[in-house]
Amino acid sequence: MSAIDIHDLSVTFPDGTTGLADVNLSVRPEEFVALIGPSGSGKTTLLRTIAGFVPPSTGHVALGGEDVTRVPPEKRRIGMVFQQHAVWPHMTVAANVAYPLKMRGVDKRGRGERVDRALELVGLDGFAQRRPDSLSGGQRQRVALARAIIADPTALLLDEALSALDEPLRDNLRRELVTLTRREGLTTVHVTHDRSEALSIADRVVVLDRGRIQQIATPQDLVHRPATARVAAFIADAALLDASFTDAVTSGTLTWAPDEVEFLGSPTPELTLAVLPAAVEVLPAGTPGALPAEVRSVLYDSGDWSVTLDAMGTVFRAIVRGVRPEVGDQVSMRIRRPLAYPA
Ligand SMILES: Nc1ncnc2c1ncn2[C@@H]1O[C@H](COP(=O)(O)OP(=O)(O)OP(=O)(O)O)[C@@H](O)[C@H]1O
Repeated sequence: MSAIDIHDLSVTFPDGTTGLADVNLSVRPEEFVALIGPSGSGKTTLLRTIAGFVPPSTGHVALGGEDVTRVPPEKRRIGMVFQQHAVWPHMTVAANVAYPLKMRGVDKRGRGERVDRALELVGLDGFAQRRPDSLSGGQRQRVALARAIIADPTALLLDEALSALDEPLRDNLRRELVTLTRREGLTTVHVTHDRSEALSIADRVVVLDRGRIQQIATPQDLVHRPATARVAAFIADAALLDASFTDAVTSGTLTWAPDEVEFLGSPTPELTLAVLPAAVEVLPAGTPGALPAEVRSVLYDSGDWSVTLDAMGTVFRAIVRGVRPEVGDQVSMRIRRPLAYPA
């Protein structure tokens, strides 16, 4: 049985805007799923529909095997954390965290024990009597997290819950979140606009675009086998090229034998090639048989150089090891194993 089951879900807002279209998703118990996609792709709408704040136009939502499509949010047994402003300033930390239990009629003694444990889980033991305004932003998010998990939710829903925090605090909380959700066996859906966060944190990532699911995959599959050229561009900064396929695959002056191309989907005469940064080999200027290119930008990235190159009027991303390239450098580049999609 799935912890969350979403079946043929569509949301059309009263002004006619499509929020979601034909969404199907099953989240396994104890799974950590991240929702990503461009701005306006429907991430928050999907999360809010699971929570019950947005009524579906069509389709069903089930939590723990029970159809909750018509059940109001407060009866859905979900815990939710927002980006910020989610803790009540006039209550102590303990009162904030205990609130969901109070709503369920748990007595004071029972609440006290569970508040202590929830605060311990989020690393805030000793903070029970503090007021939120005496806490840092990171500590306030921990309070919100403790409150979201205290009543053993069927699903923990996180809406950009880490996005207001600065690094390195954000990285610490990200790690603690994974440890905590695993240890407590929580089913989690995490909305983020941060691709690397989604890929690093989740068991599976759901990519949304214009209200539709484009791909549901493990982070590894998503990076190495994106379902569409658009997903490759969004997730992995792939450059996209128009190409055609007869005996060989050709794009402008470039040619690859069929076995030098990774076909995702059936080979068609018209193709879109997605060139991942790892597929771009940067070589000295004038290398025979390679494409002339100019370095457009250089960023340091954990020991490597993340560069953009302009070749044939297309911008490619590449990873360069060793000596730092300079903006304006003339180089050559070769594309190894582009991903090919039906155009
Ligand atoms: N109440 C509403 N009325 C009309 N349209 C809405 C409403 N809420 C959201 N939308 C639209 O639905 C689409 C999906 O919005 P949503 O907020 O879910 O996107 P998102 O992926 O979370 O975006 P972002 O990353 O910018 O937060 C957008 O086109 C948005 O403008």
